[in-house]
Amino acid sequence: MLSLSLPPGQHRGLPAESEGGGGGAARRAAEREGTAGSVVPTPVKIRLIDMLSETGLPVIEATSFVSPRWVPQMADHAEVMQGINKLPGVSYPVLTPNLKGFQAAVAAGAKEVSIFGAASELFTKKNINCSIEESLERFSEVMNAARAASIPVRGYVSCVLGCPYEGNISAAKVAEVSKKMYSMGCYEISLGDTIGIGTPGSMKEMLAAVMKEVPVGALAVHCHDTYGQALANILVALQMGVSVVDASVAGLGGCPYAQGASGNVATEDLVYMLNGLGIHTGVDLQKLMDTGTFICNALNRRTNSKVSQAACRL
Ligand SMILES: CC(C)(COP(=O)([O-])OP(=O)([O-])OC[C@H]1O[C@@H](n2cnc3c(N)ncnc32)[C@H](O)[C@@H]1OP(=O)([O-])[O-])[C@@H](O)C(=O)NCCC(=O)NCCSC(=O)C[C@@](C)(O)CC(=O)[O-]
Repeated sequence: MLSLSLPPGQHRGLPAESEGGGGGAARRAAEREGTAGSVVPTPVKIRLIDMLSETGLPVIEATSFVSPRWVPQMADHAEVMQGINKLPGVSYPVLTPNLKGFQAAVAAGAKEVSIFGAASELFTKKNINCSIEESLERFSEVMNAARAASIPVRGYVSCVLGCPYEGNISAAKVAEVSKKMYSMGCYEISLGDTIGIGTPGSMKEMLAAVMKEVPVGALAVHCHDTYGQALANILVALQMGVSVVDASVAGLGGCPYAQGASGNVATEDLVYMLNGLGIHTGVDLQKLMDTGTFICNALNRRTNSKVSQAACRL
């Protein structure tokens, strides 16, 4: 499966802006001040997800049932879930950090959820306000409730190639946390290079360790592109047998608890690379680029997709 990833509209599994978009000065100012895309109006989120649904992506991470005090940008989660046009054959999972989030997600119509842990103690504390052990206890409550409701659960492990607070993270620690989350019933573990600091070398070492504990068929990778290594890291993962890749249209995203981290690899760039490798994704690259143009214009920002930038110049 190809999955792509979006915070509101992040597409998971595998997964533009137009250089010609208006408002350049305002956009540059917003980007300089770090405010680009910080508050996305609900109708824009819904339109974005609906456009992504038409591209052929199999999975679109729609929103996040986290505390609105911690992440006000996601306070409209129920409206987003209820407003989107859910196409048959497309999954719309949502993030749920705890039982409260899970219950709210189910009430809003979610049919799949994701729990999100990390291989770093400090990141876990900053991100979800608990230790790794406490996070696993909270997740097991979600797993029990999900099992009773027949809802599949995906597990994220963040900071697999480095942490903004702790620096290096050992491959053994990533393998340990991944194994625990897989053993508690997650059907898939998405390994997140949250700050995009990994290289093909560190990706290979980390994956080799994790694959001793979790079958490769249950692994996904989630590569941010901060250091420009995302596609190279993904290629290594593919060569090692991983077949689910998270990505984000126009390379949007980041993490509120990992300052300076850029967005995920751009879905357009990933699809372009997979097309070049002869890997069938079923994703319409032109529709994807059009979606990137839409969201970048709506957010008044520049695309991070090299493919879309190149297409605009041709
Ligand atoms: C986990 C919490 C909620 C703990 O936050 P907390 O403050 O420790 O929670 P608490 O259990 O002590 O409860 C405090 C208050 O929050 C409420 N509350 C408690 N839970 C919820 C909930 N689910 N939804 C709404 N409200 C909630 C709860 O009801 C209570 O309300 P009060 O009684 O004071 O009125 C908080 O830290 C949080 O929301 N964190 C989310 C941060 C976040 O969204 N981070 C980005 C996610 S993406 C990611 O992590 C990385 C990833 C997946 O993209 C992969 C990668 O790149 O690595």
